[in-house]
Amino acid sequence: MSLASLSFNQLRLERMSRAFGTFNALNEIDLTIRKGEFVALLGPSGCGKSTALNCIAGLLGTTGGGIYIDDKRIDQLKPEDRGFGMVFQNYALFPHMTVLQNVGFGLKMRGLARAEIDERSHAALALVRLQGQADKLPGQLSGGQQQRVAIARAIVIEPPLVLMDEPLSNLDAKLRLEMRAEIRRIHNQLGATTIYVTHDQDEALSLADRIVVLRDGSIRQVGTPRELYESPLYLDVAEFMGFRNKISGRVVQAANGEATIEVGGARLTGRALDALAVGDTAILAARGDDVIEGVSGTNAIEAAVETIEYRGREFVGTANTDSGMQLVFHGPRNAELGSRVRLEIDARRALVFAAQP
Ligand SMILES: Nc1ncnc2c1ncn2[C@@H]1O[C@H](COP(=O)(O)OP(=O)(O)OP(=O)(O)O)[C@@H](O)[C@H]1O
Repeated sequence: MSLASLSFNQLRLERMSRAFGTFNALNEIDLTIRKGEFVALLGPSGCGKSTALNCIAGLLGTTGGGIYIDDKRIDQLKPEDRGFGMVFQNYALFPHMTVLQNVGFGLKMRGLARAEIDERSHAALALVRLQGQADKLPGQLSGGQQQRVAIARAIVIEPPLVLMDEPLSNLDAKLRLEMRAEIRRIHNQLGATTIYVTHDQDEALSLADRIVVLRDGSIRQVGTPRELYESPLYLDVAEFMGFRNKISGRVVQAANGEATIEVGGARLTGRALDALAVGDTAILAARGDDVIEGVSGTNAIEAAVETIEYRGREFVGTANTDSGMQLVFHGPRNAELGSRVRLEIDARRALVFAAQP
């Protein structure tokens, strides 16, 4: 039986696990995805994103836990019986079939009449804005157009769930941005439910309603893009979300959700994300654009400029503190290489974590 035409309220992963021999690629993943949501699975290479997606698709068996659509358990069903739409990094189009035939392939397999196949395939091509390309072969299309065909092919079956595995990684930077917007538009227009695997935090932030950060096969944090951008709960999630500066020091004050560390005579304050006490070793993390040169701030540390680049509106550079930490900073001027600068850190945006023992 195909689920393709069934509407549903939620997809539930209950302690979903996958081992390869003795290696646990996925450890008891618990996650509920509501109908209509756009969820990104985000994490560094090898964290288990594709394994999770393939288990949901049915291309890979689970070795523990269950997958449910509402109350129906689906992890024993074959991929075709789950009826999910899939889009991969390598478009996987049939080279000898026209665009229209590629898009209609899934419907043909389902035994639909020719007229309906053509009508639905044309409608899907219109949705991805490829009306004029129906009779071409994939080889006659650009990478971005081929990826649109792959998306049309995935959505033409009206799947309850669309699964995408790094669909934009083969495209150049400009096309990636364009297709990113297209993918969100198509998701909205269809009222689809989408699970999207990526290692690119910008892509996850701009596309998703919720981001699931994975690490070593486990869920590290789940939140809205804003929650993850502003308040990553762990240092490794923060690093992954762009907090490139890490300053290690000793806590000299901790109260009211803030902590101040001392490092080489400088005192730096940020939001405390762990329980910290005076005397603890802690790490203050900040994004490059929250470390500013050329202002007379108090929450500041001195460093020697190592590199500086012109970026149009501002300059971005790196500088080394006396204790040997390299910081990325932004500033309004072309600071001289080797010169000493004061870098002010935005205390409302910096985060302080306990140092791992
Ligand atoms: N068939 C397999 N046999 C053994 N180990 C595997 C197999 N498939 C994946 N793994 C391992 O499981 C872990 C997770 O792999 P997975 O492909 O899910 O990672 P990922 O987060 O998608 O990474 P990437 O972004 O590099 O694709 C990795 O350590 C990988 O080496």
